Amino acid sequence: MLELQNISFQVEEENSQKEILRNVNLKIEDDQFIAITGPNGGGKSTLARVIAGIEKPVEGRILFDGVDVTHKSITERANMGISYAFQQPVRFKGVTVLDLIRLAAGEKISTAGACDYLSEVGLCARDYINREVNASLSGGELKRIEIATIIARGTKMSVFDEPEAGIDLWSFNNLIKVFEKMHERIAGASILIISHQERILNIADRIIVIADGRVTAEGKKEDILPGLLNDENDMNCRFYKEGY
Ligand SMILES: Nc1ncnc2c1ncn2[C@@H]1O[C@H](COP(=O)(O)OP(=O)(O)OP(=O)(O)O)[C@@H](O)[C@H]1O
Repeated sequence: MLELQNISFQVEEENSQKEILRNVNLKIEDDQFIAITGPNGGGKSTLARVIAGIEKPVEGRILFDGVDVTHKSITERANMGISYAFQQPVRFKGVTVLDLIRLAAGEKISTAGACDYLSEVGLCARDYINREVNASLSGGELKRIEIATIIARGTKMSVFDEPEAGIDLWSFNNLIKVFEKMHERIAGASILIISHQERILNIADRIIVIADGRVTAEGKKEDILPGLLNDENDMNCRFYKEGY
């Protein structure tokens, strides 16, 4: 289980502090598929970066399976079982797709084994396996390769920041299946996806709404999603800001 206790995060801005996350309290139980949504700039990516250890909170504690990981590095958290897929994936010049998947899998998997992970995300493996993870790959290709590496890692917690960004419609349909399969495959593991897409929210067990740096709604998908969808006036202003 991942527990965030009173997490606050702020940055320096022209002689003042900008508060980006305020007193966020969350419990992510094992074996849960969680979608995090909310208006642009609400703090979702920052929250994901705080969980992964890329940003350190100014206040609060993060517990992973009861262990305080607040001061642990990205690598330590990754080794403990937290995987993170960036909103804009990182390129690795000189590293091939095969190298990256093998690194992620943490074992000497065969080329065929690595290809299976690429096929899962809809990439024709033989076209990609020996390519460098550099600027020659499109944003959507890179995104899918990153998802393949997270599947290969198979960790206790996987955090995806807008995995659908840059993915074409055909692949998006498959992406939904990829996440469903991933959820079924790793018993006890949790998936946390930041998304604005109804179809992704719809496959979640629970939805968390983040707006203005706070958790403004949280609960079972059945309880939260209708409120989000029915807010036809102005979802960002009324639903999110009133704290529902
Ligand atoms: N290092 C930083 N310095 C200044 N402002 C920052 C920094 N990091 C984040 N912010 C600001 O904090 C707010 C939250 O950003 P964040 O990327 O977490 O939002 P988000 O909910 O993921 O948005 P989106 O849906 O557009 O991806 C934004 O206003 C952003 O500009």
